[in-house]
Amino acid sequence: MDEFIRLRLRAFRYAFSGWWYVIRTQRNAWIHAIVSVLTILVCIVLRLPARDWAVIILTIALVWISEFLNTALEAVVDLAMPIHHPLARVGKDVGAAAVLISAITAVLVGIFILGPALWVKIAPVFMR
Ligand SMILES: Nc1ncnc2c1ncn2[C@@H]1O[C@H](COP(=O)(O)OP(=O)(O)OP(=O)(O)O)[C@@H](O)[C@H]1O
Repeated sequence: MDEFIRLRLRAFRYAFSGWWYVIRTQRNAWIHAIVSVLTILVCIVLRLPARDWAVIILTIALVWISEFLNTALEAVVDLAMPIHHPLARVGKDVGAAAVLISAITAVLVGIFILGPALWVKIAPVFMR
């Protein structure tokens, strides 16, 4: 049992070290981190219902996961093909496209879920 817990803790350490690598090396990750924290703060202020929270959390996770996979892909491509190669370009461009799609999705989810709730809070200020 001790061995099981030790191995699980080690797996967590590896995962957090991967997360830290992404934060240290990817400029996008800083934008994801700031937007994730701001979005969660806005959700708290707006007292969103549980289902909206679930969608927002899934969307934040989608953006982080695509950034993680893209960074992993970039590392593997650089390892396998340090010189320029058309297939290396395809691998990196497709990974970048996954990050772009997840970011566009996150903006749309933000508009659809946070937009109306924010408007209800902000509209009275303009109606005065
Ligand atoms: N080995 C390679 N062979 C061919 N094209 C490559 C190669 N490495 C990079 N590229 C091209 O250059 C682009 C940028 O690659 P790079 O490794 O600099 O990623 P990046 O855009 O800096 O990623 P990030 O900013 O997220 O770290 C790729 O999307 C790809 O089109």
